[in-house]
Amino acid sequence: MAVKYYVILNDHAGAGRAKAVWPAIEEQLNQRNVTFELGRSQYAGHSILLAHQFAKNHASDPANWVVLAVGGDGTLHQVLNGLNDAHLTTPIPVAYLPVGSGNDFARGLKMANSWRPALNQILDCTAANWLTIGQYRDTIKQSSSVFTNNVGIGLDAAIVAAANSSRLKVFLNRIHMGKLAYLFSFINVVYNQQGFPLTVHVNGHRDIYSKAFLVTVSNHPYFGGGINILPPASVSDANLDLIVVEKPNLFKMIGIALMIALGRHLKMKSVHHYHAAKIHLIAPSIEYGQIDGEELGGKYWDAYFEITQYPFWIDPTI
Ligand SMILES: Nc1ncnc2c1ncn2[C@@H]1O[C@H](COP(=O)(O)OP(=O)(O)OP(=O)(O)O)[C@@H](O)[C@H]1O
Repeated sequence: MAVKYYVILNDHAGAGRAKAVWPAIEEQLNQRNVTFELGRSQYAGHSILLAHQFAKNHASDPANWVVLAVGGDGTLHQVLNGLNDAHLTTPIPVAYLPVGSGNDFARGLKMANSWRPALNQILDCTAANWLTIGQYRDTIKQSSSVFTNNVGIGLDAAIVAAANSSRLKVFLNRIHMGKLAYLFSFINVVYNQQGFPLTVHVNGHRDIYSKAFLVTVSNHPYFGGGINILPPASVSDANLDLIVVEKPNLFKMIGIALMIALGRHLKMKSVHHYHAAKIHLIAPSIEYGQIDGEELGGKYWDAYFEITQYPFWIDPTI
């Protein structure tokens, strides 16, 4: 029996690109006689509720449905968390059509980056594919969520926060140059971000850093719209990867940026890489956080990162 789709559309993803391409996506779905219902995200965070309610309402027939997130990594993050928090005995598979700005999960999964071939990888999929995702547990706030891409503390999170609050971003998005907002925020934040104390517990081993700068736990190599920050990470691997970069001076920072471009930064002295199924991080100062590009705000950190699995309705081999 053909599956039916509940489409959760974020018109705002990709600075409005999702809204612009939706009529063509809808036409394609109709041409292929796909049965679907549409839920439009009406406000920031609404996709979590839409997915959660849908899962609760279809707890008795989960096998007939796929929930399709149409947007960027943030939309997928929200949809996945809404579904996962419903705790169905048989979870409803999730699919993702990358029409956001960064689309890092599509890159990490090696699925098509443009929506037409990506839609075929979803519609021609014949069975759910259980993928490793990350689980983030905040012991201070007593909260937990899952992530497809990464959780960042420090530099990357401060860049996300600065770019989102920048008035310049609104203007640059309007003229379809939203990525420049991240570049300007990057330059600004890199100057202002201080090193902070961090304790890493991995595999019974403890490392203490007095001046951590960039701290990212990742499920695949990419962040920030295609930066290959953790080349060895993989969605098909039952582990997470952690990078800790110690606060560099300007000269070293340029060196690290060059080495990232060459994919050789993990060998540098001030760059530390961990590969494990369970990671515990403690940062006793208020630091910005981001999860799949969504802001977590500034807070103290005592968090566990583990792996879990969720069914995805995408076949990247098509
Ligand atoms: N109706 C809405 N009004 C304003 N913001 C919304 C609305 N619906 C969703 N959002 C917000 O849009 C944000 C961005 O979505 P998303 O991350 O999918 O796109 P993106 O940032 O362009 O892509 P990427 O994360 O891949 O770079 C999310 O944080 C989401 O909460």
